[in-house]
Amino acid sequence: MSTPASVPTVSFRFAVVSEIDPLQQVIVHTPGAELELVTPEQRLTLLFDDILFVEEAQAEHRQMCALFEKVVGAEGAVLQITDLLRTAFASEEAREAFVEQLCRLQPEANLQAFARELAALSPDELLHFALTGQSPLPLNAFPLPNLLFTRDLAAVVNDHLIVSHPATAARARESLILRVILEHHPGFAGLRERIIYLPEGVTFEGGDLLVASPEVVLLGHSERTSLGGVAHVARALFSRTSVRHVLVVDLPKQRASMHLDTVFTFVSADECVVFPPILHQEGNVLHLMAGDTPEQFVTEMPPDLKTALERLLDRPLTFIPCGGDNPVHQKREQWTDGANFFALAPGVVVGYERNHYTFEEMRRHGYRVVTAESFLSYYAESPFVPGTEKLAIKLEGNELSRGRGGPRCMTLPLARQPLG
Ligand SMILES: NC(=O)NCCC[C@H](N)C(=O)O
Repeated sequence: MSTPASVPTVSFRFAVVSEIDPLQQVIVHTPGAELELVTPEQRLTLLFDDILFVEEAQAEHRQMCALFEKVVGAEGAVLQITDLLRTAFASEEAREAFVEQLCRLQPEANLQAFARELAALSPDELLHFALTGQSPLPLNAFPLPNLLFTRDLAAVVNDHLIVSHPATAARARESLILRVILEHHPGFAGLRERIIYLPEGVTFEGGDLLVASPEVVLLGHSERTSLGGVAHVARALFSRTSVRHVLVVDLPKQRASMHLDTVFTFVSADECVVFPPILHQEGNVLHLMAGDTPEQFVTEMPPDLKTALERLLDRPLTFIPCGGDNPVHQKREQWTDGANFFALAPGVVVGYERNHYTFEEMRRHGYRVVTAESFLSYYAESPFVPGTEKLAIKLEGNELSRGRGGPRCMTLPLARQPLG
């Protein structure tokens, strides 16, 4: 008797109740042709300070993905956005929805005139257009070099996902790509009730949200996330998830600290890496709690973030200074994302090698500092089991860091496994 042909079904989960729980599934994007299209004239509009050596950037990114695969130790842990979009675009409905929403999103680009032709492109051609702005049609759209910073496309909090509303035109299409994936990739079919969309007019980018615990979330009010964005995200979290406390950090509205995760990240249950000039400030935190109606908040003004977090988490925290004690090193290494660590498990973190004063500080706090290459070769034949020692892994190379985003910015975790 023959068995019916079965179609492999991949399904995903939204499960992030803390920034540091062991990683299970993460969305990334290894940069490709879109990064080759950044020109000196366009780079600032495209939010790039420099022209990157693309092959090097790709090699650095692949090494980072290899690290994730090794640490998670399971197939399908690292999801590439292009693979997800390719699967979604297999459906004609998805391609039409993408084109239709794109025309509405950026009316100034005059894509309406080619809407029918765009929707009639082959799935691969439309995929290429979505990333690079290039197609066989006589129209011009800009590329998406920032797609590699998948963090900013959304935020997963507990079992919900909030889709970002980017602050800049350069990144608007990225959230649309994610939206099409969420709405049309069969793997997300069971999760659509748990996707939160924000209203028009507010801005919010995923790098401004950090999940401290199932009840406590941090939000940056930043160059990229507006006050309206903060209010709507907080309201949605209070009404739809177990979150009860939102700590809003008021950041200087400047490129160097464009998102909260450029100045603050969790590295273990009781340690955070911080940029002292901003995080040691007093009076820049607002504590929001739900009010009697969805329109109301109860607010409180804690002295500073450390005090507020320690009270809410009910444990002492160590704030490790990015760049060490020297203010010049702090500024230089914050600029190259020294404070933007990504936790693969509690006390197992990855950062850019170039931030060596920060790594020195990690060493002083009991971390064994290793390069990604030596980590991967050490565990080539055996699985890595987190929990035996604190590890700070150095990502080698200097190209990715010139995009102004670090390892946390380059990852959108969908699921983490809470420790038992
Ligand atoms: N979460 C982050 O801080 N992401 C970094 C984004 C860098 C990108 N070049 C941007 O300006 O949006």
